[in-house]
Amino acid sequence: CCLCGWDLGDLFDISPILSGTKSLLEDLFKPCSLADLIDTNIQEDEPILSDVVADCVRRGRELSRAARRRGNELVSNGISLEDYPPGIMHFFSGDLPSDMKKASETSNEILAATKLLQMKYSGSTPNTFLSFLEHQGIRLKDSSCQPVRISCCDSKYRSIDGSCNNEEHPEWGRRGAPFTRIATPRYADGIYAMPVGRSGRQLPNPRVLSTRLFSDQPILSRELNNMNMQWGQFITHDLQLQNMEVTDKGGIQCCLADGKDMLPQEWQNEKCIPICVPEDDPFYRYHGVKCLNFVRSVTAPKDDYSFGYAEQMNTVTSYIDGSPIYGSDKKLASKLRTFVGGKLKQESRKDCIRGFLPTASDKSATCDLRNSSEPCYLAGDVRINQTPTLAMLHTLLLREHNRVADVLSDLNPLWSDERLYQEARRVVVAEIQHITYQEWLPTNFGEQYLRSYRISPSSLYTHDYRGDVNPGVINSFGAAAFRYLHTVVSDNIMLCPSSYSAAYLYRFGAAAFRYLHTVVSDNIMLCPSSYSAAYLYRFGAAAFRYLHTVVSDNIMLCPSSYSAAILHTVVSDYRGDVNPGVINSFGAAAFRYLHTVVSDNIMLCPSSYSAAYLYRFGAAAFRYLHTVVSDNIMLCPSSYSAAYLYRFGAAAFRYLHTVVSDNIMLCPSSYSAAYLYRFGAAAFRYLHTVVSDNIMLCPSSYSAAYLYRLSDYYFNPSLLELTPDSFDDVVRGIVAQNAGEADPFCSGEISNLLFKSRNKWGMDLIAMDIQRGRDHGIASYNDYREICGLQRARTFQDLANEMSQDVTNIISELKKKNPIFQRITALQYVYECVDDIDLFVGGSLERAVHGSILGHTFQCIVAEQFYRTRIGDRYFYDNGEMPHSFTPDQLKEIKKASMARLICDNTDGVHYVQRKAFEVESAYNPKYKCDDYNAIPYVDLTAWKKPTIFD
Ligand code: HEM
Ligand SMILES: [Ca+2]
Repeated sequence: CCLCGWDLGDLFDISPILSGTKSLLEDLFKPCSLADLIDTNIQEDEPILSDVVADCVRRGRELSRAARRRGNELVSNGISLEDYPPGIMHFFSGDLPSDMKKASETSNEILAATKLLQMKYSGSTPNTFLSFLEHQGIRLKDSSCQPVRISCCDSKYRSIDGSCNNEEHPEWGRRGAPFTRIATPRYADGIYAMPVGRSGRQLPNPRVLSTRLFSDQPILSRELNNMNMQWGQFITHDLQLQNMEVTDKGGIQCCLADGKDMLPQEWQNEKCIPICVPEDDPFYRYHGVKCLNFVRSVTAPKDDYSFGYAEQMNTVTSYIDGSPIYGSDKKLASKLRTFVGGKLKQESRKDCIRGFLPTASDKSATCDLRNSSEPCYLAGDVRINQTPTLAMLHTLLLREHNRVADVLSDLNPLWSDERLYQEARRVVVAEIQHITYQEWLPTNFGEQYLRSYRISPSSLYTHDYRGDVNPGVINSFGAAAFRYLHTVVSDNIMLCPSSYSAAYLYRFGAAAFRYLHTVVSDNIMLCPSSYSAAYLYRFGAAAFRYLHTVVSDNIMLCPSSYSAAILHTVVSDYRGDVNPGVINSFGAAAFRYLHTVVSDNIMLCPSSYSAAYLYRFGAAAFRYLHTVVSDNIMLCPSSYSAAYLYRFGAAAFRYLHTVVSDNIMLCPSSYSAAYLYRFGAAAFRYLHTVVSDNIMLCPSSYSAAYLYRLSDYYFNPSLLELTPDSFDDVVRGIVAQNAGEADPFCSGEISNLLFKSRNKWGMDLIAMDIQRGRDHGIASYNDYREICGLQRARTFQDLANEMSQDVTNIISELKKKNPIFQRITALQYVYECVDDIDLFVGGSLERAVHGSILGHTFQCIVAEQFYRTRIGDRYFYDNGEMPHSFTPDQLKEIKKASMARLICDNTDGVHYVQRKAFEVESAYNPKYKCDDYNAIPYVDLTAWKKPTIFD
């Protein structure tokens, strides 16, 4: 690893603040040793005496308090995150309120005491010790720490902090609850130590796993858009938040400030688990970075304060209850309210009709702004400002709350502020649950699978609430399975002005065939490799006309000594001296080329053409692309003025240069002659760039879409307020933009540049996901295979069913070139033993099951979670026959809610949206006008009108 034997003397040179405190250092910064505290060992058959337990508790507390003091001192002495922006921003996810801080301290004390007891109880394996503990039921009994007791009063409305949802177990699902588990953790010592491999050696380096197995080659999803990604992240934030340990003085620093190395062990906080970066790292080596800051998650005591392994704390409510909008604790919830008309605080902006989120009280503590006039928002969740699109979705839901509160207040003018707030909240939470279960889950995981998990949408009421199901978030869901969707995050945020028509950004791969769509409004020139004639096709309005046009409009003839193309307009220039007889080679050779087109694809272009569909697009698609690749690509929007290519990486400009200097077909707007330059040696170089990046095609009706790099906007939501139209532009952009495919490729924006701020490098979210899984002691991929009904793999080859080396899909070409696709081989290369494979890694490499974006194992965990989230929520929106249930009329209305309607009702200038707003626009999913209430139904709230105030 990268820790290279520092001695304290070296560090004094680096950190002048510390050099003055040398004498203090040697003592203070020496981590407390557990072994020092052990005086006697207990034999296995000896009963554990209560005074032994009491002694462990006392010493455990001392140990844990000493560690805390030491952590504070380290920060006070200059080992802080001040010069380390990516690390600081990771801590923007929040300081803990005092009650949760207290619980976390208690948890640390119990863990230390458990560890001490384990050490006294010599000779046991971690597993036997755990079952022994369970048997003995040892718990912390202390006057200062009473096990959680919550008193509840029955209410029609869910509590803010999630308590009292379950009548038998009012603490279930509340903020601050421990995560739940479906597999025994794999802590190395059974309690809290970071896991190791079967052999006892370290597990593979998370950064190496990230670069080897999750490379930066985002491939676009064919159907799913970025709103789909964004809703997923929002639901994540509703379900869970795991905070990192902090000191009383601020975040914890584990690396030298510039990331050039790790801090030596004696200067590291006990909670440090930094990620080492190897010398030959494909990205960080250019920045001399060898260490990424990373800190363990806060743990929670079990509800009865029993001894045992570490369980992490969920610091928000586990229910889907709109907690990111309303807050998970009463203090924040109040801060967000106006206490007038049931509304939440919002701010108005010049030239905007609808409101924006309120401003954060301390902008610099939660945002990374270029100047203090940029916006930084406050909401019910601390992660609100993480990306502009997350803040956009928060804003839509804030507006929805206030819109609903206004309508309810008009219907029931006598209702109090409290009643309006609670009723509007109840409606909005129901809409969120409905959109999640009715729209989002089926879109992503397939209706059939949801049915088998009994979480598919029902026609009206459901009656399957189960008080014995703990709705708490399953640790492996949040620390592994659901994080797989980090791979769908795009490089760019796309803003589409209202005049926007369609700009197509193509990556060669899944979306490549859509290239043909734009061709319909322009031209395509096909040059077979035995190039003797080039065909320039003008597309008409429909498939067959397409072929007719070929005959009746233009044929471009390019002699082999091609220097300029001659365009014959067949129809207009009648010439009596030209023999119209069919040229033999035309019929016998050239024109037959079109047979390939006919037999592979049929392209249907509706008269109101916005997107064309190629049927039977399988292997043929790629073949088609081969012709493109091996010949020419002709880009010729007729009124081409400017294309904006952002986030192209270095290649972007190269691309533009190449277009300008190497190969371009110039088509004047009164298109009469096309000049096509054949590519020389440069052609292939040019095409390489295309293959690995994007092509943006601008049809003639094109009005520019603007792409902004995600890494320029972490914790900076200013993109929503650049102009009065920006918010709507972001909404139009997010539904128009294809998301990344859920696959083991991910954007460098998150795997190299996460939270980069003004630096040249950032963090690696994928490496963090892997390290977080280990921090939480998530059981191995192999354990989860068994839990999810697959056979435990004994050898790497046993993985072949789920991770076939040869998935036949559009990326097959890439696969040949790219060893990443040799998934099992790659796993075998990095992991010593098949049992060592991390859940996040193994699950991510599985082939998606039919109808879902997830492989078998992740699908099993995710479906289990959404089952529990619904079945274990007494207030779930369509639960029938409960005192708080909606009336049938109300529920019928709630069930009309949709993502599309949410957009229509809460934006100033978005007047069209596709009905399935988690999927890109297409002929199957065309845009409708927002006031077309048949197409995009409206939730009519008159069913909430009450005859009297007492009702
Ligand atoms: C631009 C988009 C996103 C960014 C920048 C982002 C970033 C992050 C970060 C920094 C963490 C904390 C990592 C750690 O300390 O362990 C995290 C956690 C997580 N992310 Fe994302 N994420 C994004 C999108 C998503 C999406 C689309 C999903 C799923 C649909 C998702 C699911 C999760 C989950 C389940 C966690 C664990 C949450 C917790 O318990 O705190 N994320 N993400
Ligand atoms: Ca929640």
